[in-house]
Order: sequence, then structure tokens, then C-alpha cells
Amino acid sequence: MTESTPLLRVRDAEVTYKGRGRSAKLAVRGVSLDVHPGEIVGIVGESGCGKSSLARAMVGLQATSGGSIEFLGERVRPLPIRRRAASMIPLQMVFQDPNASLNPRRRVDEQIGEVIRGSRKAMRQAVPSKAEVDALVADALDRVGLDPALRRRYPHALSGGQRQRVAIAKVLAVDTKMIIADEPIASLDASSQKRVGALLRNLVDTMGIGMAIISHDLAVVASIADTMAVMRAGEFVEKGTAEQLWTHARQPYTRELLGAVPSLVSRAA
Ligand SMILES: Nc1ncnc2c1ncn2[C@@H]1O[C@H](COP(=O)(O)OP(=O)(O)OP(=O)(O)O)[C@@H](O)[C@H]1O
Repeated sequence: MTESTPLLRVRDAEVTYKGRGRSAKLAVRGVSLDVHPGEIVGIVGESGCGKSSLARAMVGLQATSGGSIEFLGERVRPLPIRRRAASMIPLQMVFQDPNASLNPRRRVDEQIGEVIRGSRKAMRQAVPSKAEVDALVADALDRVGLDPALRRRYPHALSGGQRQRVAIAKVLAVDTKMIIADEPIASLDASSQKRVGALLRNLVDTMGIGMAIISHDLAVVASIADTMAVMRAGEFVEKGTAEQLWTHARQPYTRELLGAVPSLVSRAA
């Protein structure tokens, strides 16, 4: 069996926060994982276990203090925006709060258009015509299932679920190959959670992108991920397919996380 080359390769990654004086906090302690095209890897654990620190390191927003993180064979590390290599543009992040990535003063289509023009510039490609940008914006909105009638709205005139769809459309508009999503559905109501979760699964299946989803909610991740890693105090304590972890968790900690979910969501068929 030949296995595809991973998009993202994390080996023994560590994140350390320097405190006052000599104290330092080792928030991520030597974790390893691969994310392949067409795959969703879920990273789950309770609050403070180091999930966001790992997510930020995987996308180059946080320095690592050990190990290595590579995207398409190139080292991922924090760099000022203007020095960020064009080769890192296909590695994008979706945040828990869609407002973090939306400009409140720009209409939906304007901000997606700006992202398209900005990425073309960064990649030293020809400036796209207005007609081309319009078509790409329409395509991005279509992919995330947003009603085209909403394209002239400002973010404040959208629901939470619609705002998260726009945030996802922005990352899809730049030829994205890999998305790191940090609690992408935690801020949404229950019905939007299901719909946006299904959307993420569908994007991975139809576009062949890779995705790492970080969440405190094992049930939500298990319903859409292929493989999962359970994180505790900065380490992965259990790894397996979503099915294995859902049905045969070996570690008591994983079973505790499962036990914290009163109404079990069945895995998507
Ligand atoms: N900038 C920082 N400086 C110092 N310590 C930090 C910093 N960011 C996070 N930490 C600490 O690192 C540990 C891991 O935090 P992190 O936010 O990665 O966990 P998390 O699992 O994402 O939690 P949550 O779901 O609550 O965001 C925690 O003990 C946290 O207090």
C-alpha cells in the first residue's frame, strides 16, 4: 500500500512559554502527527491541555521550542507578515470566533476579494480582473453554501453560522491545501454546529484539502474526523481512528472525555 505524502508533518513538537524569572511553562510536550490530503485529524482535550498552543504552532503563529513542524516539506515558523513565504499561503487557520478573521467595515464580497488580490500579489501573480475576482468570490461563497444574496452584507448583519461560513470562504479563496481549525464550531448554536461540521467534512472530501480540527468536544470531532489524538497536559495520551476512540477508548482520560458528553452523537454515516 502506498501512502500519500503528508501535507503537514509534526515531529516531537514542543511549545514553551517563558515566565518571569526562571519559570517556564512547557505547554506542548513532544507531540507528533501527520495530516494527509483528504483527511481530518481531530485533536481533543480539556481546557488548558495545550490544544491552541499546538494549533498556533502548526500554522506558524507560535514558535516551537523543540521538534519540527513542516508544511509541504518546508519548516513552519513565525515570521512577520511581509516575510511570510508565499509557499505558506496554502496553510490557513480558522478561529473559534469568526469575528477574529472578518473585517466589520467591509462587505462580505469586498473582504473575500481583498484576500484573493492580496494572495495573488504575495505569490507575484498577475493582478486578477474584477470579473475574475467576482467569479472567484461567487465560487468561494458557493463552496460554503452561503446564499449569494448575502454577499453585499456586512458581518454584523449575518448570523454566527453565516459569519463562520464567510471566514471559511476567505481561507478557501486562496488556493488553500490545509486548514487548521481551532474550535471552529464551539461558538455556534447546536443546529449551526451540525451544519458547519458537515460543511467542513464535505470540503475535505470534495477539495482534497487536509484539516486539523482542535476541540474540547470529543463527540463533535469524532463525528467528522478520520483520526484523532487525545491531548492531556501537553502530550498525546491516545491516538487512533475516530471510530476506535469512539467505541474502544483505551485510556481512562479518553473515556472521561466521552463520559462528559451526555447525549452521544452517532458517527456520521
Ligand atoms: N501566552 C502564554 N503565556 C504563558 N502561558 C500560556 C500562554 N498561552 C497559553 N499558556 C498556558 O499554556 C497552557 C496551554 O494553553 P492552551 O491555550 O494552549 O490550551 P487549550 O487546550 O487550547 O485551552 P483552551 O481550550 O482553554 O484555550 C495553559 O496552561 C495556559 O495557561
